[in-house]
Amino acid sequence: MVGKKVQTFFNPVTEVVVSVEEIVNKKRVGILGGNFNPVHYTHLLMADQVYHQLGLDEIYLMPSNIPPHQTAKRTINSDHRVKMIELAVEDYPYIGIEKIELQREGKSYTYDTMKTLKEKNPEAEYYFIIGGDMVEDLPNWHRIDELVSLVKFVGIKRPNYQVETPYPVIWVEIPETSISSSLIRKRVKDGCSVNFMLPEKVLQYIKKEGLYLNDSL
Ligand SMILES: Nc1ncnc2c1ncn2[C@@H]1O[C@H](COP(=O)(O)OP(=O)(O)OP(=O)(O)O)[C@@H](O)[C@H]1O
Ligand SMILES: O=C(O)c1ccc[n+]([C@@H]2O[C@H](COP(=O)([O-])O)[C@@H](O)[C@H]2O)c1
Repeated sequence: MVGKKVQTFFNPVTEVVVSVEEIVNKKRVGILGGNFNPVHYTHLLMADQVYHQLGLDEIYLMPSNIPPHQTAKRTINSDHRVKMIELAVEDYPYIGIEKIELQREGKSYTYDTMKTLKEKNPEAEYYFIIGGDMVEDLPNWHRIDELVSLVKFVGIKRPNYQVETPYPVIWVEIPETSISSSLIRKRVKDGCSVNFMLPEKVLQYIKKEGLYLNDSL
């Protein structure tokens, strides 16, 4: 690099020379994966709090195509799910949307996704955010032993789920809630209020499009 002094360090154990620039340039990126059917306030709280509490450089919500291990879990068209996320974050420009899993066929295994993202952005350090139910489920994840070397997991406690896990998890505290997409879908279908569980703009979209009225999607 012309005109810029780059200081280097020599590590005698690994015999690797690392520049200060390389350390400083390491981007720390948070990803909250989910089906977002629909996105709700706890998703947004999770993304925002992890971004701020860990001082990350970037944060993304990443909608899945077909959720792994959930053949029974049907979902709605990804255009609706993406539109609802866009409405939810439009006033928060630091929260992005990562659509890589929607561009890939089949089940959205996190190992496949993170391997591709790491190849595209080798300088990035990824923080994959999961709720307590998913922390409990980690032993069942596809190629989990390889995945733990690709990402750092960030756990968010969820009522009624364990916090013990054999895998390394950074816990971030947020006010615990039992809000879930399935609760919202059920309440909309039953004609009950979901006010204050998700952004008003998302609720208006659900009403305008007539989502979740007929079955258990
Ligand atoms: N209330 C909550 N507390 C902690 N984590 C949550 C909460 N709701 C969702 N999550 C986490 O957010 C991520 C994305 O979840 P997802 O899109 O499947 O939402 P969900 O509310 O769990 O949906 P569903 O009810 O359809 O299973 C997952 O890691 C999930 O554990
Ligand atoms: O890769 C796996 O085996 C795997 C198993 C369960 C969940 N995940 C990911 O965890 C995130 C949350 O899952 P879900 O089912 O709560 O939407 C989402 O990004 C999923 O792709 C990944």
